[in-house]
Amino acid sequence: MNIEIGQPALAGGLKSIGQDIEPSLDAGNLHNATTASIHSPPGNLKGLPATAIPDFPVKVALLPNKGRSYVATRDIQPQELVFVAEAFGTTMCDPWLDCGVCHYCWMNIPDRKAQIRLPSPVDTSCRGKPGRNKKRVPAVMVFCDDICLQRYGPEIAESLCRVEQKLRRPWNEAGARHWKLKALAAPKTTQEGPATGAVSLTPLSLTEQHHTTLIQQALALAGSRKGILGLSDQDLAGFLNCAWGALDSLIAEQVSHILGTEDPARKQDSGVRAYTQEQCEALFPKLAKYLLEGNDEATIAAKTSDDDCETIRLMTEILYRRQPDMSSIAEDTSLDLCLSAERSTREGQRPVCGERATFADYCTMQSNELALVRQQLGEEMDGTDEGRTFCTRPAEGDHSKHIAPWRDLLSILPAHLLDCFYVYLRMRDAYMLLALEEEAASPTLATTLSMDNNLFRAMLYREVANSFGIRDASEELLGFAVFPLACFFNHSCRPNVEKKRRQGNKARQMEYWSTRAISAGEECCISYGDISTGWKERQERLQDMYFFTCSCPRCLEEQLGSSVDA
Ligand SMILES: C[S@@+](CC[C@H](N)C(=O)[O-])C[C@H]1O[C@@H](n2cnc3c(N)ncnc32)[C@H](O)[C@@H]1O
Repeated sequence: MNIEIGQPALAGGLKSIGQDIEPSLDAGNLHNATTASIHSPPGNLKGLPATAIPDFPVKVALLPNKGRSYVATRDIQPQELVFVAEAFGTTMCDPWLDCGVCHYCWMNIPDRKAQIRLPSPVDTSCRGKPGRNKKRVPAVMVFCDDICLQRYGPEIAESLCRVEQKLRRPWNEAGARHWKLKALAAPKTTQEGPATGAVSLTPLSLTEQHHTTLIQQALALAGSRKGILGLSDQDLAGFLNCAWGALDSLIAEQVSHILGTEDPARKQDSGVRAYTQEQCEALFPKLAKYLLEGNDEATIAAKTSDDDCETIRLMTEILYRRQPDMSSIAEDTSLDLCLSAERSTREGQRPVCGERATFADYCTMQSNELALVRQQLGEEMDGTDEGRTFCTRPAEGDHSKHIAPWRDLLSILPAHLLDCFYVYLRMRDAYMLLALEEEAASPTLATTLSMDNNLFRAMLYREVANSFGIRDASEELLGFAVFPLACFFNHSCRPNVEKKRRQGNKARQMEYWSTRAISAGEECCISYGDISTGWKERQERLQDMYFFTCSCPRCLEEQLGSSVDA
Protein backbone atom coordinates (compact mmCIF):
# COMPACT_ATOMS: atom_id res chain seq x y z
CA MET A 1 0.00 0.00 0.00
CA ASN A 2 1.10 3.53 -0.49
CA ILE A 3 -0.47 6.80 0.35
CA GLU A 4 -0.81 9.93 -1.64
CA ILE A 5 -2.59 13.17 -1.19
CA GLY A 6 -5.96 12.66 -2.71
CA GLN A 7 -9.37 13.95 -3.24
CA PRO A 8 -10.83 15.37 -0.05
CA ALA A 9 -13.17 12.91 1.61
CA LEU A 10 -15.99 15.32 0.97
CA ALA A 11 -15.46 14.90 -2.72
CA GLY A 12 -17.38 11.69 -2.45
CA GLY A 13 -19.93 13.02 0.00
CA LEU A 14 -20.83 16.62 0.58
CA LYS A 15 -18.46 18.14 -1.90
CA SER A 16 -19.13 17.95 -5.58
CA ILE A 17 -16.40 18.99 -7.94
CA GLY A 18 -16.25 22.50 -9.37
CA GLN A 19 -13.82 24.89 -11.03
CA ASP A 20 -12.63 28.44 -11.47
CA ILE A 21 -13.46 29.88 -8.09
CA GLU A 22 -11.66 32.75 -6.43
CA PRO A 23 -9.61 31.87 -3.37
CA SER A 24 -11.41 32.82 -0.15
CA LEU A 25 -10.42 34.84 2.86
CA ASP A 26 -9.54 31.66 4.72
CA ALA A 27 -6.77 31.05 2.29
CA GLY A 28 -6.78 34.58 0.85
CA ASN A 29 -5.38 36.50 3.78
CA LEU A 30 -2.43 34.23 3.85
CA HIS A 31 -2.01 34.35 0.11
CA ASN A 32 -1.90 38.12 0.16
CA ALA A 33 0.94 38.23 2.63
CA THR A 34 3.66 40.33 1.10
CA THR A 35 6.65 39.30 3.15
CA ALA A 36 7.97 35.84 3.81
CA SER A 37 8.50 35.29 7.51
CA ILE A 38 10.28 32.29 8.87
CA HIS A 39 9.04 30.93 12.15
CA SER A 40 10.42 29.03 15.09
CA PRO A 41 12.30 25.79 14.65
CA PRO A 42 10.55 22.52 15.45
CA GLY A 43 10.42 20.92 18.85
CA ASN A 44 11.30 17.40 19.86
CA LEU A 45 9.97 14.20 18.38
CA LYS A 46 8.09 12.76 21.31
CA GLY A 47 6.69 9.34 20.48
CA LEU A 48 8.88 9.04 17.40
CA PRO A 49 12.50 7.91 17.18
CA ALA A 50 14.42 10.88 18.57
CA THR A 51 17.39 10.19 16.36
CA ALA A 52 15.41 9.86 13.15
CA ILE A 53 15.67 13.50 12.13
CA PRO A 54 18.80 15.20 13.48
CA ASP A 55 19.05 18.97 13.27
CA PHE A 56 15.44 19.41 12.28
CA PRO A 57 15.42 20.31 8.57
CA VAL A 58 12.09 22.16 8.05
CA LYS A 59 10.07 24.92 9.64
CA VAL A 60 6.93 26.87 8.80
CA ALA A 61 7.17 30.00 6.69
CA LEU A 62 4.49 32.36 5.45
CA LEU A 63 5.03 32.77 1.70
CA PRO A 64 3.49 35.37 -0.61
CA ASN A 65 0.38 34.01 -2.39
CA LYS A 66 0.89 30.53 -0.95
CA GLY A 67 0.00 30.75 2.72
CA ARG A 68 2.11 28.77 5.14
CA SER A 69 4.63 26.31 3.85
CA TYR A 70 7.52 24.18 5.05
CA VAL A 71 10.93 25.53 4.09
CA ALA A 72 14.38 24.03 4.64
CA THR A 73 16.22 25.30 7.74
CA ARG A 74 19.53 24.05 6.31
CA ASP A 75 20.86 22.29 3.24
CA ILE A 76 19.13 18.94 2.86
CA GLN A 77 20.76 16.01 1.11
CA PRO A 78 18.91 13.86 -1.45
CA GLN A 79 17.04 10.95 0.18
CA GLU A 80 16.96 12.54 3.64
CA LEU A 81 14.07 12.06 6.05
CA VAL A 82 12.71 15.56 6.65
CA PHE A 83 9.48 15.00 8.58
CA VAL A 84 7.32 12.35 10.23
CA ALA A 85 3.64 12.86 10.94
CA GLU A 86 1.01 10.73 12.61
CA ALA A 87 -2.62 10.48 11.45
CA PHE A 88 -5.01 12.29 13.79
CA GLY A 89 -8.34 11.41 12.21
CA THR A 90 -9.10 8.67 9.72
CA THR A 91 -12.09 7.33 7.90
CA MET A 92 -12.38 4.18 5.88
CA CYS A 93 -14.51 4.03 2.75
CA ASP A 94 -17.63 2.04 3.27
CA PRO A 95 -16.83 -1.02 1.14
CA TRP A 96 -13.68 -1.72 3.16
CA LEU A 97 -15.10 -1.39 6.65
CA ASP A 98 -15.90 -5.00 7.12
CA CYS A 99 -13.53 -6.83 4.86
CA GLY A 100 -10.08 -7.59 6.06
CA VAL A 101 -8.37 -4.17 6.09
CA CYS A 102 -7.24 -3.17 9.58
CA HIS A 103 -8.81 0.06 10.79
CA TYR A 104 -5.65 0.99 12.67
CA CYS A 105 -2.80 0.16 10.31
CA TRP A 106 -4.73 -0.06 7.00
CA MET A 107 -2.87 -3.22 6.06
CA ASN A 108 -4.50 -6.37 4.73
CA ILE A 109 -5.04 -8.66 7.68
CA PRO A 110 -2.77 -11.67 7.23
CA ASP A 111 -4.20 -13.81 10.01
CA ARG A 112 -7.97 -13.80 9.57
CA LYS A 113 -8.41 -16.06 12.59
CA ALA A 114 -6.77 -13.55 14.95
CA GLN A 115 -8.63 -10.51 13.63
CA ILE A 116 -10.97 -8.55 15.87
CA ARG A 117 -14.35 -7.44 14.59
CA LEU A 118 -16.33 -4.69 16.25
CA PRO A 119 -18.95 -4.63 17.53
CA SER A 120 -18.63 -8.19 18.76
CA PRO A 121 -21.41 -10.54 17.54
CA VAL A 122 -23.52 -9.84 20.63
CA ASP A 123 -23.47 -6.10 21.04
CA THR A 124 -22.75 -5.62 24.72
CA SER A 125 -22.43 -1.88 24.20
CA CYS A 126 -26.04 -1.41 23.18
CA ARG A 127 -27.56 -0.67 26.54
CA GLY A 128 -30.90 0.81 25.46
CA LYS A 129 -33.86 0.94 27.79
CA PRO A 130 -34.15 -1.62 30.58
CA GLY A 131 -35.96 -4.69 29.41
CA ARG A 132 -34.95 -4.24 25.78
CA ASN A 133 -32.99 -7.06 24.28
CA LYS A 134 -29.43 -6.39 23.35
CA LYS A 135 -29.34 -6.08 19.59
CA ARG A 136 -27.14 -7.77 17.07
CA VAL A 137 -25.52 -5.17 14.88
CA PRO A 138 -23.36 -5.61 11.80
CA ALA A 139 -19.60 -5.49 12.30
CA VAL A 140 -18.29 -2.21 11.01
CA MET A 141 -14.65 -2.19 12.09
CA VAL A 142 -11.96 -4.80 11.76
CA PHE A 143 -8.50 -4.86 13.39
CA CYS A 144 -5.52 -7.14 12.74
CA ASP A 145 -5.32 -8.12 16.40
CA ASP A 146 -5.61 -6.78 19.91
CA ILE A 147 -2.42 -4.74 19.52
CA CYS A 148 -3.91 -2.73 16.66
CA LEU A 149 -7.18 -2.35 18.54
CA GLN A 150 -5.38 -1.09 21.66
CA ARG A 151 -3.33 1.34 19.61
CA TYR A 152 -6.44 2.64 17.89
CA GLY A 153 -8.38 2.92 21.17
CA PRO A 154 -11.08 0.36 22.01
CA GLU A 155 -13.38 3.00 23.46
CA ILE A 156 -13.23 5.10 20.31
CA ALA A 157 -13.79 2.05 18.14
CA GLU A 158 -16.80 0.98 20.15
CA SER A 159 -18.30 4.47 20.11
CA LEU A 160 -17.79 4.80 16.37
CA CYS A 161 -19.66 1.57 15.83
CA ARG A 162 -22.53 2.81 17.95
CA VAL A 163 -22.67 6.17 16.19
CA GLU A 164 -22.71 4.32 12.88
CA GLN A 165 -25.59 2.21 14.07
CA LYS A 166 -27.62 5.30 14.92
CA LEU A 167 -26.68 6.98 11.67
CA ARG A 168 -27.99 4.06 9.70
CA ARG A 169 -31.36 4.06 11.42
CA PRO A 170 -34.12 4.79 8.95
CA TRP A 171 -35.88 8.14 9.13
CA ASN A 172 -39.41 7.52 8.05
CA GLU A 173 -42.57 9.53 7.63
CA ALA A 174 -44.45 7.66 10.31
CA GLY A 175 -41.67 8.22 12.83
CA ALA A 176 -41.47 11.91 12.06
CA ARG A 177 -45.13 12.32 12.98
CA HIS A 178 -44.28 11.78 16.63
CA TRP A 179 -43.01 15.33 16.80
CA LYS A 180 -44.76 18.54 15.80
CA LEU A 181 -42.55 21.55 15.46
CA LYS A 182 -43.37 24.02 18.16
CA ALA A 183 -41.69 27.13 16.93
CA LEU A 184 -42.47 30.31 18.80
CA ALA A 185 -42.43 33.84 17.44
CA ALA A 186 -39.30 35.88 18.05
CA PRO A 187 -39.53 38.18 21.08
CA LYS A 188 -41.01 41.55 20.04
CA THR A 189 -37.87 43.57 20.72
CA THR A 190 -35.75 41.60 18.31
CA GLN A 191 -38.35 41.61 15.55
CA GLU A 192 -38.70 45.36 15.18
CA GLY A 193 -37.42 46.88 11.96
CA PRO A 194 -35.38 45.22 9.27
CA ALA A 195 -31.86 44.14 10.01
CA THR A 196 -29.34 46.75 8.95
CA GLY A 197 -26.70 44.42 7.69
CA ALA A 198 -24.47 45.28 10.64
CA VAL A 199 -24.43 41.72 11.91
CA SER A 200 -22.66 40.70 15.06
CA LEU A 201 -20.26 37.99 14.09
CA THR A 202 -19.67 36.64 17.57
CA PRO A 203 -21.04 33.10 17.67
CA LEU A 204 -21.88 33.42 21.35
CA SER A 205 -24.28 36.25 20.69
CA LEU A 206 -25.70 34.37 17.69
CA THR A 207 -26.68 31.35 19.72
CA GLU A 208 -28.79 33.50 21.99
CA GLN A 209 -30.80 34.99 19.14
CA HIS A 210 -34.09 33.69 17.81
CA HIS A 211 -33.90 31.83 14.52
CA THR A 212 -36.22 34.19 12.68
CA THR A 213 -34.09 37.16 13.76
CA LEU A 214 -30.99 35.44 12.43
CA ILE A 215 -32.77 34.68 9.17
CA GLN A 216 -33.63 38.37 8.82
CA GLN A 217 -30.00 39.25 9.39
CA ALA A 218 -28.82 36.69 6.84
CA LEU A 219 -31.31 37.97 4.26
CA ALA A 220 -30.29 41.56 4.94
CA LEU A 221 -26.76 40.58 3.96
CA ALA A 222 -27.81 38.67 0.83
CA GLY A 223 -31.32 38.33 -0.51
CA SER A 224 -30.45 36.23 -3.54
CA ARG A 225 -27.95 33.67 -4.74
CA LYS A 226 -26.21 36.26 -6.81
CA GLY A 227 -26.08 38.41 -3.68
CA ILE A 228 -24.34 35.61 -1.79
CA LEU A 229 -21.72 35.26 -4.51
CA GLY A 230 -21.10 39.00 -4.40
CA LEU A 231 -20.44 39.13 -0.65
CA SER A 232 -17.02 40.05 0.70
CA ASP A 233 -15.25 37.39 2.74
CA GLN A 234 -16.29 39.12 5.95
CA ASP A 235 -19.97 39.34 4.95
CA LEU A 236 -20.09 35.81 3.56
CA ALA A 237 -18.75 34.55 6.88
CA GLY A 238 -21.43 36.66 8.62
CA PHE A 239 -24.12 35.25 6.32
CA LEU A 240 -23.02 31.67 7.02
CA ASN A 241 -22.82 32.34 10.76
CA CYS A 242 -26.41 33.64 10.71
CA ALA A 243 -27.75 30.75 8.61
CA TRP A 244 -26.05 28.11 10.74
CA GLY A 245 -26.85 30.02 13.93
CA ALA A 246 -30.54 30.01 12.93
CA LEU A 247 -30.42 26.24 12.54
CA ASP A 248 -28.86 25.81 15.97
CA SER A 249 -31.36 28.20 17.51
CA LEU A 250 -34.27 26.24 16.01
CA ILE A 251 -32.81 22.93 17.21
CA ALA A 252 -32.29 24.35 20.72
CA GLU A 253 -35.88 25.57 20.77
CA GLN A 254 -37.25 22.16 19.80
CA VAL A 255 -34.97 20.27 22.19
CA SER A 256 -36.06 22.48 25.05
CA HIS A 257 -39.71 21.70 24.23
CA ILE A 258 -38.98 17.98 24.25
CA LEU A 259 -36.88 18.00 27.37
CA GLY A 260 -39.26 20.41 29.05
CA THR A 261 -36.39 22.72 29.93
CA GLU A 262 -38.33 25.79 28.82
CA ASP A 263 -40.62 25.14 31.78
CA PRO A 264 -38.79 25.78 35.10
CA ALA A 265 -41.25 23.60 37.01
CA ARG A 266 -40.54 20.57 34.83
CA LYS A 267 -36.84 21.31 34.78
CA GLN A 268 -36.66 21.14 38.57
CA ASP A 269 -38.55 17.89 38.65
CA SER A 270 -35.56 15.98 37.43
CA GLY A 271 -36.97 12.60 38.43
CA VAL A 272 -39.63 12.71 35.71
CA ARG A 273 -38.75 12.40 32.06
CA ALA A 274 -40.56 15.04 30.08
CA TYR A 275 -40.06 13.23 26.79
CA THR A 276 -40.76 9.92 25.18
CA GLN A 277 -38.31 7.87 23.13
CA GLU A 278 -40.57 8.35 20.10
CA GLN A 279 -40.46 12.13 20.44
CA CYS A 280 -36.69 12.13 20.61
CA GLU A 281 -36.40 9.83 17.64
CA ALA A 282 -38.80 12.00 15.64
CA LEU A 283 -37.20 15.39 16.28
CA PHE A 284 -34.41 15.48 13.70
CA PRO A 285 -36.30 13.64 10.95
CA LYS A 286 -39.06 16.19 11.40
CA LEU A 287 -36.66 19.10 11.16
CA ALA A 288 -35.10 17.62 8.04
CA LYS A 289 -38.51 17.16 6.52
CA TYR A 290 -39.52 20.76 7.10
CA LEU A 291 -36.30 22.49 6.38
CA LEU A 292 -34.55 20.50 3.74
CA GLU A 293 -37.48 19.55 1.66
CA GLY A 294 -39.38 22.69 2.53
CA ASN A 295 -42.50 20.83 1.67
CA ASP A 296 -44.62 18.79 3.96
CA GLU A 297 -45.73 16.58 1.10
CA ALA A 298 -42.26 15.37 0.27
CA THR A 299 -40.64 12.25 1.61
CA ILE A 300 -37.56 12.38 3.79
CA ALA A 301 -34.32 10.64 2.94
CA ALA A 302 -34.58 7.33 4.70
CA LYS A 303 -30.91 6.71 5.29
CA THR A 304 -27.58 8.46 5.57
CA SER A 305 -25.51 7.85 2.46
CA ASP A 306 -22.29 5.87 2.71
CA ASP A 307 -20.31 8.97 1.78
CA ASP A 308 -21.90 11.07 4.49
CA CYS A 309 -21.26 8.27 7.00
CA GLU A 310 -17.57 8.43 6.01
CA THR A 311 -17.49 12.14 6.77
CA ILE A 312 -19.27 11.67 10.09
CA ARG A 313 -16.95 8.80 11.09
CA LEU A 314 -13.96 11.05 10.53
CA MET A 315 -15.46 13.84 12.61
CA THR A 316 -16.48 11.48 15.41
CA GLU A 317 -12.97 10.06 15.62
CA ILE A 318 -11.58 13.59 15.76
CA LEU A 319 -14.03 14.49 18.53
CA TYR A 320 -12.83 11.54 20.59
CA ARG A 321 -9.20 12.32 19.99
CA ARG A 322 -9.93 15.90 21.05
CA GLN A 323 -10.58 14.79 24.63
CA PRO A 324 -7.07 15.03 26.08
CA ASP A 325 -6.55 18.58 24.87
CA MET A 326 -10.10 19.81 25.23
CA SER A 327 -9.34 22.29 27.95
CA SER A 328 -6.80 24.11 25.83
CA ILE A 329 -9.22 24.32 22.94
CA ALA A 330 -12.30 25.32 24.94
CA GLU A 331 -12.28 28.83 23.48
CA ASP A 332 -11.70 27.58 19.97
CA THR A 333 -14.82 25.44 19.79
CA SER A 334 -16.81 28.61 19.23
CA LEU A 335 -14.63 29.89 16.43
CA ASP A 336 -15.57 33.01 14.65
CA LEU A 337 -14.84 31.88 11.15
CA CYS A 338 -14.03 35.41 10.07
CA LEU A 339 -11.04 35.28 12.32
CA SER A 340 -9.75 31.99 11.04
CA ALA A 341 -7.23 33.50 8.65
CA GLU A 342 -5.81 35.68 11.38
CA ARG A 343 -5.79 32.73 13.78
CA SER A 344 -4.03 30.56 11.29
CA THR A 345 -1.34 33.11 10.65
CA ARG A 346 -0.74 33.56 14.34
CA GLU A 347 -0.73 29.87 15.05
CA GLY A 348 1.61 29.19 12.17
CA GLN A 349 4.23 30.80 14.33
CA ARG A 350 4.05 28.07 16.92
CA PRO A 351 6.92 25.62 16.92
CA VAL A 352 6.25 22.73 14.61
CA CYS A 353 7.16 19.35 15.96
CA GLY A 354 6.91 15.70 15.13
CA GLU A 355 4.78 15.02 18.19
CA ARG A 356 1.40 13.44 18.11
CA ALA A 357 -1.06 16.03 16.77
CA THR A 358 -3.79 17.51 18.95
CA PHE A 359 -7.17 19.01 18.20
CA ALA A 360 -5.53 22.42 18.45
CA ASP A 361 -3.22 21.37 15.62
CA TYR A 362 -6.23 20.24 13.63
CA CYS A 363 -7.78 23.69 14.07
CA THR A 364 -4.53 25.28 12.90
CA MET A 365 -5.10 23.82 9.45
CA GLN A 366 -6.57 26.11 6.83
CA SER A 367 -10.37 26.26 6.75
CA ASN A 368 -11.77 26.19 3.22
CA GLU A 369 -15.37 27.00 4.04
CA LEU A 370 -15.72 30.22 2.05
CA ALA A 371 -13.87 28.86 -0.96
CA LEU A 372 -15.99 25.73 -1.08
CA VAL A 373 -19.32 27.52 -0.58
CA ARG A 374 -18.47 29.95 -3.40
CA GLN A 375 -17.30 27.17 -5.66
CA GLN A 376 -20.40 25.08 -5.13
CA LEU A 377 -22.83 27.97 -5.48
CA GLY A 378 -21.12 29.30 -8.62
CA GLU A 379 -21.35 25.88 -10.22
CA GLU A 380 -24.94 25.40 -9.19
CA MET A 381 -26.08 28.79 -10.47
CA ASP A 382 -24.31 28.44 -13.78
CA GLY A 383 -25.38 31.90 -14.88
CA THR A 384 -28.91 31.92 -13.47
CA ASP A 385 -30.13 33.37 -10.19
CA GLU A 386 -33.20 31.27 -9.70
CA GLY A 387 -33.82 29.94 -6.23
CA ARG A 388 -35.83 26.89 -5.29
CA THR A 389 -39.55 27.14 -4.73
CA PHE A 390 -41.11 25.75 -1.62
CA CYS A 391 -44.63 24.80 -0.85
CA THR A 392 -45.75 27.56 1.53
CA ARG A 393 -48.94 25.90 2.72
CA PRO A 394 -48.67 25.44 6.49
CA ALA A 395 -49.10 21.87 7.59
CA GLU A 396 -52.24 21.24 9.53
CA GLY A 397 -51.85 21.19 13.26
CA ASP A 398 -48.26 22.32 13.15
CA HIS A 399 -47.05 25.68 14.35
CA SER A 400 -45.37 26.12 11.05
CA LYS A 401 -46.06 29.80 10.48
CA HIS A 402 -42.99 30.58 12.54
CA ILE A 403 -41.03 28.17 10.41
CA ALA A 404 -42.18 29.93 7.25
CA PRO A 405 -39.38 32.58 7.24
CA TRP A 406 -37.02 29.67 6.76
CA ARG A 407 -38.34 29.19 3.28
CA ASP A 408 -37.01 32.58 2.17
CA LEU A 409 -33.58 31.64 3.39
CA LEU A 410 -33.64 28.05 2.21
CA SER A 411 -34.75 29.08 -1.26
CA ILE A 412 -31.45 30.91 -1.84
CA LEU A 413 -29.00 28.72 0.09
CA PRO A 414 -26.49 26.77 -2.00
CA ALA A 415 -27.47 23.11 -2.31
CA HIS A 416 -24.09 22.35 -0.76
CA LEU A 417 -25.22 24.05 2.44
CA LEU A 418 -28.47 22.09 2.50
CA ASP A 419 -26.42 18.90 2.17
CA CYS A 420 -24.31 20.07 5.11
CA PHE A 421 -27.46 20.83 7.11
CA TYR A 422 -28.66 17.31 6.42
CA VAL A 423 -25.40 15.72 7.57
CA TYR A 424 -25.41 17.97 10.64
CA LEU A 425 -28.99 16.95 11.53
CA ARG A 426 -28.06 13.29 11.06
CA MET A 427 -25.05 13.70 13.29
CA ARG A 428 -26.94 15.60 15.99
CA ASP A 429 -29.67 12.95 15.88
CA ALA A 430 -27.19 10.10 16.36
CA TYR A 431 -25.31 11.91 19.11
CA MET A 432 -28.48 12.91 20.98
CA LEU A 433 -29.94 9.41 20.94
CA LEU A 434 -26.66 7.94 22.14
CA ALA A 435 -26.35 10.52 24.89
CA LEU A 436 -29.89 9.79 26.07
CA GLU A 437 -29.20 6.04 26.12
CA GLU A 438 -26.07 6.69 28.09
CA GLU A 439 -27.21 9.45 30.38
CA ALA A 440 -26.69 7.39 33.51
CA ALA A 441 -24.01 5.01 32.31
CA SER A 442 -21.46 7.39 30.86
CA PRO A 443 -21.59 11.07 31.79
CA THR A 444 -18.52 11.74 29.64
CA LEU A 445 -20.25 10.63 26.46
CA ALA A 446 -22.61 13.59 26.37
CA THR A 447 -19.62 15.91 26.70
CA THR A 448 -17.65 14.14 24.01
CA LEU A 449 -20.51 14.12 21.58
CA SER A 450 -21.81 17.60 22.25
CA MET A 451 -21.84 19.45 19.00
CA ASP A 452 -22.79 22.84 17.67
CA ASN A 453 -22.48 24.33 14.22
CA ASN A 454 -19.18 26.05 15.00
CA LEU A 455 -17.48 22.84 15.99
CA PHE A 456 -19.05 20.97 13.07
CA ARG A 457 -17.87 23.57 10.54
CA ALA A 458 -14.46 23.88 12.15
CA MET A 459 -13.94 20.14 11.60
CA LEU A 460 -15.71 19.76 8.27
CA TYR A 461 -14.05 22.57 6.34
CA ARG A 462 -10.57 21.80 7.59
CA GLU A 463 -10.82 18.31 6.22
CA VAL A 464 -11.47 19.81 2.78
CA ALA A 465 -8.21 20.04 0.78
CA ASN A 466 -6.21 18.88 3.80
CA SER A 467 -6.88 15.14 3.95
CA PHE A 468 -4.82 12.42 2.32
CA GLY A 469 -6.30 9.57 0.35
CA ILE A 470 -5.18 6.15 1.53
CA ARG A 471 -4.64 3.75 -1.33
CA ASP A 472 -3.60 0.14 -1.53
CA ALA A 473 -0.95 -1.28 -3.86
CA SER A 474 -3.42 -1.40 -6.73
CA GLU A 475 -4.30 2.28 -6.20
CA GLU A 476 -7.70 1.39 -4.79
CA LEU A 477 -8.90 4.14 -2.46
CA LEU A 478 -9.35 2.69 1.02
CA GLY A 479 -10.12 5.84 2.96
CA PHE A 480 -8.85 9.24 4.11
CA ALA A 481 -6.60 10.49 6.87
CA VAL A 482 -5.71 13.89 8.28
CA PHE A 483 -2.13 14.62 9.35
CA PRO A 484 -2.40 18.11 10.88
CA LEU A 485 1.34 18.53 11.42
CA ALA A 486 2.12 17.65 7.82
CA CYS A 487 -0.52 19.96 6.38
CA PHE A 488 2.02 22.73 5.75
CA PHE A 489 3.56 20.93 2.79
CA ASN A 490 2.40 22.95 -0.20
CA HIS A 491 2.09 21.53 -3.69
CA SER A 492 4.53 21.69 -6.57
CA CYS A 493 4.25 19.97 -9.95
CA ARG A 494 8.01 19.46 -9.60
CA PRO A 495 8.11 18.34 -5.96
CA ASN A 496 11.32 17.98 -3.94
CA VAL A 497 9.74 15.85 -1.20
CA GLU A 498 7.83 12.58 -1.43
CA LYS A 499 5.83 10.80 1.22
CA LYS A 500 5.93 7.17 2.22
CA ARG A 501 3.71 5.48 4.72
CA ARG A 502 5.51 3.54 7.41
CA GLN A 503 4.82 -0.16 7.72
CA GLY A 504 3.74 -2.51 10.49
CA ASN A 505 2.76 -0.97 13.81
CA LYS A 506 3.86 2.49 12.63
CA ALA A 507 1.62 2.39 9.60
CA ARG A 508 -0.39 5.41 10.76
CA GLN A 509 2.74 7.48 10.40
CA MET A 510 3.85 9.18 7.24
CA GLU A 511 7.45 9.90 6.36
CA TYR A 512 8.53 12.77 4.12
CA TRP A 513 11.79 12.22 2.19
CA SER A 514 13.73 14.67 0.05
CA THR A 515 13.96 13.54 -3.58
CA ARG A 516 16.91 15.77 -4.43
CA ALA A 517 19.25 18.27 -2.73
CA ILE A 518 17.35 21.19 -1.18
CA SER A 519 19.10 24.43 -0.20
CA ALA A 520 18.52 26.21 3.12
CA GLY A 521 15.48 28.53 2.80
CA GLU A 522 14.04 26.64 -0.18
CA GLU A 523 10.38 25.64 -0.05
CA CYS A 524 9.75 21.92 0.53
CA CYS A 525 6.83 20.72 -1.57
CA ILE A 526 5.04 17.47 -2.23
CA SER A 527 2.66 16.83 -5.12
CA TYR A 528 -1.08 16.71 -4.52
CA GLY A 529 -1.92 13.64 -6.55
CA ASP A 530 -1.33 12.98 -10.22
CA ILE A 531 1.12 15.35 -11.90
CA SER A 532 1.63 13.31 -15.05
CA THR A 533 -1.06 15.21 -16.95
CA GLY A 534 -0.71 18.38 -19.04
CA TRP A 535 -0.52 21.91 -17.63
CA LYS A 536 -4.17 22.86 -18.25
CA GLU A 537 -5.55 19.67 -16.80
CA ARG A 538 -3.34 19.99 -13.71
CA GLN A 539 -4.44 23.59 -13.11
CA GLU A 540 -8.10 22.68 -13.43
CA ARG A 541 -7.73 19.85 -10.98
CA LEU A 542 -5.80 21.93 -8.42
CA GLN A 543 -8.33 24.77 -8.67
CA ASP A 544 -11.20 22.37 -8.44
CA MET A 545 -9.97 20.41 -5.46
CA TYR A 546 -7.57 22.74 -3.63
CA PHE A 547 -8.67 26.24 -4.68
CA PHE A 548 -5.39 27.45 -6.19
CA THR A 549 -3.45 27.44 -9.43
CA CYS A 550 0.17 26.34 -9.42
CA SER A 551 2.96 28.64 -10.47
CA CYS A 552 5.91 26.34 -9.84
CA PRO A 553 8.83 26.53 -12.34
CA ARG A 554 7.47 23.58 -14.30
CA CYS A 555 4.05 25.20 -14.64
CA LEU A 556 5.57 28.51 -15.70
CA GLU A 557 7.69 26.74 -18.32
CA GLU A 558 4.74 24.72 -19.64
CA GLN A 559 2.42 27.72 -19.61
CA LEU A 560 4.96 29.69 -21.60
CA GLY A 561 5.40 26.73 -23.95
CA SER A 562 1.66 26.46 -24.54
CA SER A 563 1.27 30.20 -25.22
CA VAL A 564 4.25 30.14 -27.65
CA ASP A 565 2.70 27.12 -29.42
CA ALA A 566 -0.62 28.93 -29.65
C1 LIG B 1 -2.52 21.31 2.70
S1 LIG B 1 -2.72 23.05 2.65
C2 LIG B 1 -1.06 23.61 2.63
C3 LIG B 1 -0.83 24.64 3.73
C4 LIG B 1 -1.46 25.97 3.49
N1 LIG B 1 -0.64 26.77 2.60
C5 LIG B 1 -1.70 26.70 4.80
O1 LIG B 1 -1.34 27.86 4.96
O2 LIG B 1 -2.32 26.09 5.68
C6 LIG B 1 -3.29 23.23 1.01
C7 LIG B 1 -3.62 24.65 0.64
O3 LIG B 1 -2.42 25.42 0.54
C8 LIG B 1 -2.48 26.30 -0.57
N2 LIG B 1 -1.42 25.88 -1.53
C9 LIG B 1 -0.76 24.70 -1.57
N3 LIG B 1 0.16 24.67 -2.55
C10 LIG B 1 0.08 25.86 -3.18
C11 LIG B 1 0.76 26.45 -4.29
N4 LIG B 1 1.71 25.80 -4.95
N5 LIG B 1 0.41 27.71 -4.65
C12 LIG B 1 -0.56 28.39 -4.00
N6 LIG B 1 -1.24 27.89 -2.94
C13 LIG B 1 -0.93 26.65 -2.53
C14 LIG B 1 -3.87 26.14 -1.16
O4 LIG B 1 -4.70 27.11 -0.58
C15 LIG B 1 -4.28 24.76 -0.71
O5 LIG B 1 -5.68 24.61 -0.61
